[in-house]
Amino acid sequence: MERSEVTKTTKTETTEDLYGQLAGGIGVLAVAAGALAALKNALGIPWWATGLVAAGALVLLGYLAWWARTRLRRLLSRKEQPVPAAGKAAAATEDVGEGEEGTEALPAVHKTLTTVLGRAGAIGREEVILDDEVTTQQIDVGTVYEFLLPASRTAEDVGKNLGSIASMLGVTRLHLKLETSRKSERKVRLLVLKEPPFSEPFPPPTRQEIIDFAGVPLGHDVTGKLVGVPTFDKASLLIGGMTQMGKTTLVNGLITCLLIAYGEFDLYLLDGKLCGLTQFQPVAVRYEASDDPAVLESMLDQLIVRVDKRYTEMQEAKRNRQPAPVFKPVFFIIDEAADFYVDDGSKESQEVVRRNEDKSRKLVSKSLESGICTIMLTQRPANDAIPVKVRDQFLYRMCLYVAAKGTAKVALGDSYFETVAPIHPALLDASIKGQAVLFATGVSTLIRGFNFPDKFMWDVVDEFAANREQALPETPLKQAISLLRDKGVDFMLTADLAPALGITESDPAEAGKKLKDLLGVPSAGRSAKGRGYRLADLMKAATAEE
Ligand SMILES: Nc1ncnc2c1ncn2[C@@H]1O[C@H](COP(=O)(O)OP(=O)(O)OP(=O)(O)O)[C@@H](O)[C@H]1O
Repeated sequence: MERSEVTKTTKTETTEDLYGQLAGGIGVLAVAAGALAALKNALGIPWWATGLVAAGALVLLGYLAWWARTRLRRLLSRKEQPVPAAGKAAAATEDVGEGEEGTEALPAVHKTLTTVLGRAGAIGREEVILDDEVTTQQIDVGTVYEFLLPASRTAEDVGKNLGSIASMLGVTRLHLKLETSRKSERKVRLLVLKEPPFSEPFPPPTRQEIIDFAGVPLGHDVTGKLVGVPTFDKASLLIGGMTQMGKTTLVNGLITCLLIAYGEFDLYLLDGKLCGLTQFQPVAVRYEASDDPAVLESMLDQLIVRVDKRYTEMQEAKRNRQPAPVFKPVFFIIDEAADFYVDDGSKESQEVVRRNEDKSRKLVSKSLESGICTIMLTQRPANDAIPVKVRDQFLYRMCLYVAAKGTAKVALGDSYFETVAPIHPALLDASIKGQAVLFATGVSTLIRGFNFPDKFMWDVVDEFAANREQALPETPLKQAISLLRDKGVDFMLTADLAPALGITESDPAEAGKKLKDLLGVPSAGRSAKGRGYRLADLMKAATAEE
């Protein structure tokens, strides 16, 4: 057909349309006028009131029709879109709105995600997740959805509604793992587990896996991947959780990983549980098994001296326009820390506890710049267990199972539950030990700490001690250590050690003085047989930085 003919036909149709609608309009006006007159007569009211009554009735009718239509639509759409059960979710990807004959093709919609997110409130009811913006992957433990949210939504909308999303998928909040993107607010990665997390144990990592990990691994995530923190430089860690949940085991795993892959560092251990950290005594610069607040104070004093010294060095470097000094990392680990902030009622004990609060705050806050990291564990994450001014300083937080939200807040921070995708530690299965919520760099991750076999840890400790000894500079101190080691003893009399190190002095007092000057370490005191040196003291003197 020619173009002019088409235009002519369209014009004629339009004119006919106009006449038709005009006639219809006149008809409607005539009927309306008649109806109004009838209404006026029937009610016996003036014209203006008749008009108002008629208008009101029409508006009401219109509203009722709209309400009925909306309800019916929702009902129908619910029937059409059954929510898949967990594990079957991936199979439910279907194309909706595929181009029908004669209509424009609409982009396909991902039915599962659209329904679940829409009903959970993470996206609006009129919004959709487009099928070609979703990738679905089946992995051993479940299904991973990677998708783009509608432009008006962010990953936070998903994070805030994870409980409802889990419920729509027929699983629990702990079955879900949300990952957000640093590049786009709309990009989301959601893992839906088939089974509750950690239903099957993961084997502890090998040395190589620990070495290859970028940072310090703390446990496995729900997929069996190693998870941890990028570094402990300028960071301290607070670990809370009820008794027998696996805190000490987790920290044993952490120390083992540090010994394998963190390089040289000094370890100070305060074992409030008395036997929780004992296996690491051979590699500790100082190890104390005690729950006496005075012992914490003495360790704090020792470390604060190191902090102050390091600050002075940093100031010196700045003043002289030299590069910042690099310090050997120091880890101060306190198991059952809450006990050290409890006094026995006496005035003296109250004073010690008060000083401990001040000194701990100072250490944790100031030590970050100087490379001294504090790790505190507590089975009593009650509000008053670890003083607020101390616990506010921790950058990394971890919480194993606790029964209440309040205690979780103590361990994870007061504003923890306002963060994106928080995980409530009370939801953890208390019978699966070692599970913890790790909150680091603003992200919550559900992990399970490593439970290394004892033999593995002993070997790591021995290896670390041997390597450290080998790396010592060739000094009389190292010679003395080797002598004690070769003889397999942990104490040697001055009378035996002095001649072995070339001191020929016959007067014992003079020989003792010369030996002390040579080693730079005072003797350990008098034993039943006489004065002498302990291997532990010699090692401490040889390895401590200051
Ligand atoms: N990741 C894990 N896998 C398997 N078992 C674990 C794990 N973590 C801890 N356990 C077991 O759980 C029990 C309690 O562990 P642990 O002593 O570390 O807990 P805790 O929280 O330090 O206890 P408490 O506060 O009473 O000192 C131990 O028998 C330990 O072997």
